[in-house]
Amino acid sequence: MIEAVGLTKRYGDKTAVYNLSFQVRPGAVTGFLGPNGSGKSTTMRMILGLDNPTAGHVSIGGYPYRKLPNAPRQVGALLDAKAVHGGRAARNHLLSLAQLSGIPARRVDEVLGVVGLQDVARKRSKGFSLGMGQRLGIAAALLGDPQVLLFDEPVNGLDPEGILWVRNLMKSLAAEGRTVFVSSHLMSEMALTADHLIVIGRGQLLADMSVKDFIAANSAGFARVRTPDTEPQLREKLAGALTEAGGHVLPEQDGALRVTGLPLPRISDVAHDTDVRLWELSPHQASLEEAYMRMTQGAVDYRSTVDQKEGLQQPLPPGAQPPMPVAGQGQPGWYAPPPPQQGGQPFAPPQGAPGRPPAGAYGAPAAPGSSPDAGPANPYAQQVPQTPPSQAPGHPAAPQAAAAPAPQQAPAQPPAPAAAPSAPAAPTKPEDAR
Ligand SMILES: Nc1ncnc2c1ncn2[C@@H]1O[C@H](COP(=O)(O)OP(=O)(O)OP(=O)(O)O)[C@@H](O)[C@H]1O
Repeated sequence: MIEAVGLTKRYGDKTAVYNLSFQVRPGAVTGFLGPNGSGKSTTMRMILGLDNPTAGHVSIGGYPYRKLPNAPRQVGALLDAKAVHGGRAARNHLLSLAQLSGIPARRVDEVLGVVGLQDVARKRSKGFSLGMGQRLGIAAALLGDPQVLLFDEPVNGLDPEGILWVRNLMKSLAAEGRTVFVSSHLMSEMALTADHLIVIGRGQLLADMSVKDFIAANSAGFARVRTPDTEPQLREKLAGALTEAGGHVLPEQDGALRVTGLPLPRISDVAHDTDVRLWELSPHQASLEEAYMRMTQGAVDYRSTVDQKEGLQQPLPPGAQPPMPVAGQGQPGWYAPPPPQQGGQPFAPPQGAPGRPPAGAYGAPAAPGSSPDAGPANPYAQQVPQTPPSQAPGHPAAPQAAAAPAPQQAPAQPPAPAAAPSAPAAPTKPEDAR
């Protein structure tokens, strides 16, 4: 298990990671998500003892990495696939790593088979494609047959077949009881690969929960309702009736209605009572990508001037930063609602319209010094004027004060296996590699 407690890293004025606490448990693939520059690689480097925390600590199996006995046999990592000596053949690269760690040469050939590089094993890695380099980096991580594996963007540059292979590899490593911690920006892939998510934004913990809970907590299900295109008045009639029945109705671009706050049978009954025929009535659940976007919007540092999400977010004054999202509550200012069980207002209208809570009302970082014992002052705390979450109308107090240790929102994960696999066998069969 990997455990971080109050992990903080500063580079001069720049706070890359702030007061991060989480656990990565064995037997599951844990996805590590966050926008560009949010501190994922810095966190991974601290886990691997390549960077010293400014405050807090992180351990693997109870030891800091540098104190782990025979660390390369216990922990494998892919941080930067390009960090290889390009003049060396792939096999020689792995052989030199194996020799440094007392790993037998036959294991090199095993892992070359696992990653599907056996045919190019004697070729110099400087001629490798991006995807081949990734495979070589994964082979190096697997070399010591470790119980704990960290992968920073392992599918970067892989073709669809390679992405599928990595997905199956991660899952099989976790199924063997290993701890698998993997960062990625590919949400659709994470939705298929990860069991659990740790999400950070600007170095701070935003969420620590299962993929299912993350989507449920950061999105709301909705119904799509379509009336006959030929009779627009029916659509207006139904929209009015659904609103009257307590639903929240928004037009979709294709002319359908997006309805929240009413179960499907009720929508059907309302349509029947109003004498409106339906062409469509279907349930929808947001994707991990939508949930992630909603959760992390305020923590995005680098944004195109031509933002595709225009229209989904409240306009901000020129130069203003969006407020930081809050664990379990998502991003203030997005029109997508917090889940109803959190008192969210489904599809609240833009700010200024009646019923819209003020920006920041869903929560924002706590004021600096709110917990004098909890480590260094939060460098992000003053970015946004805010209403304390506990005073926000309709919203429960945020479970996480930014200056306090992060909450464990995680439901139970599969227990650690009773014993580590004894034989240093390849984690997957070579034929699985291709
Ligand atoms: N050695 C360093 N010196 C100064 N600043 C650094 C250093 N390493 C990282 N940073 C800064 O710390 C912040 C976090 O960087 P990090 O690489 O950890 O983010 P990331 O989440 O991995 O980003 P990406 O998704 O783009 O890979 C960034 O603002 C980065 O510029």
